[in-house]
Amino acid sequence: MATLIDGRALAKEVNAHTKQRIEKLKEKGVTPGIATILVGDDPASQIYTRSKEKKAHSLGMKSVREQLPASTTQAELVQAVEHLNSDPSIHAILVQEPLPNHLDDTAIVNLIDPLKDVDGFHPINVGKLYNNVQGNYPVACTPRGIMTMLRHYHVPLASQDVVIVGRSTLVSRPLQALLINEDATVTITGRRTKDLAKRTREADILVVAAGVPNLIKADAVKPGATVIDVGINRLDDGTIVGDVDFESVKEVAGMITPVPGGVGPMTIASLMEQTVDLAEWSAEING
Ligand SMILES: Nc1nc(=O)c2c([nH]1)NC[C@@H]1CN(c3ccc(C(=O)N[C@@H](CCC(=O)O)C(=O)O)cc3)C=[N+]21
Repeated sequence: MATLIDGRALAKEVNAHTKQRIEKLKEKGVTPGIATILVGDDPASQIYTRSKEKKAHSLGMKSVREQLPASTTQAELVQAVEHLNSDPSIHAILVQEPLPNHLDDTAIVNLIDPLKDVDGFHPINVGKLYNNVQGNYPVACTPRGIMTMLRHYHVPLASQDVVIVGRSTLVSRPLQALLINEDATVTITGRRTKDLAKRTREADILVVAAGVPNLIKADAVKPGATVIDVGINRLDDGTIVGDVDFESVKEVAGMITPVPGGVGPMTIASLMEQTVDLAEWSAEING
């Protein structure tokens, strides 16, 4: 039976530390501020945005939501981002994905001040991560949360074979960069990979971010491997499952993250951490 990687418990620890950092910043007269732009009324996005706001407030930071109608034009969204870019009380800007189809997502991400880019999606920050540039810059929060979990549970990275299932820009690619930078050997696979199970069985660390419920069964996992499940799939009966068949895989894996209670809470904790990072870095820049 695998060791459970408890994302909920670790997120609590991370958040407690973030709260202390916020208190210190407030003593210096800086209250970290995060703004979320939410376009339209997708129910999942509403729930997720609300839980982030609640967390931000409970840690003592400022959190504002810019709720825009689904009919918002590109020009109106541009204006909302520019307004937040120039607001000194806001250190972190997050445009909730996905945007309605009529809006140009890339143009909006490019417009966010890279110093306020709490998602780490701006091409300047993506490029720095890709090139392993040293120094302070934000990285995508889900990969950051996964790295925190791996470190906390003392999972070795250097010389380890990592297989990531899925090739998304939001999760898989930045995670690949973070792991390469730690000297892991990282293979990105996807639904068109020839004999996927052959690849995943070679993984010391298997990360699944494919968006397919229960895609990975026990026979696709090397005994003793660390399995990180990024999937969040809501089934017709309302239950939430990951991309990994938890019940069978937990019998062969060495460590495994549950869904819910794994990567999800660590994503939010990382978002809070990174908001405080951005506030600290801007305080350094501004003296
Ligand atoms: N600009 C942007 N940045 C994001 O980081 C971003 C985004 N857009 N759009 C949507 C996805 C999704 N995402 C989640 C984060 C935490 C949970 C989470 O905490 N889930 C809990 C509860 C799951 C539930 O009960 O619904 C869990 O896994 O235990 C879920 C989903 C961030 N995203």
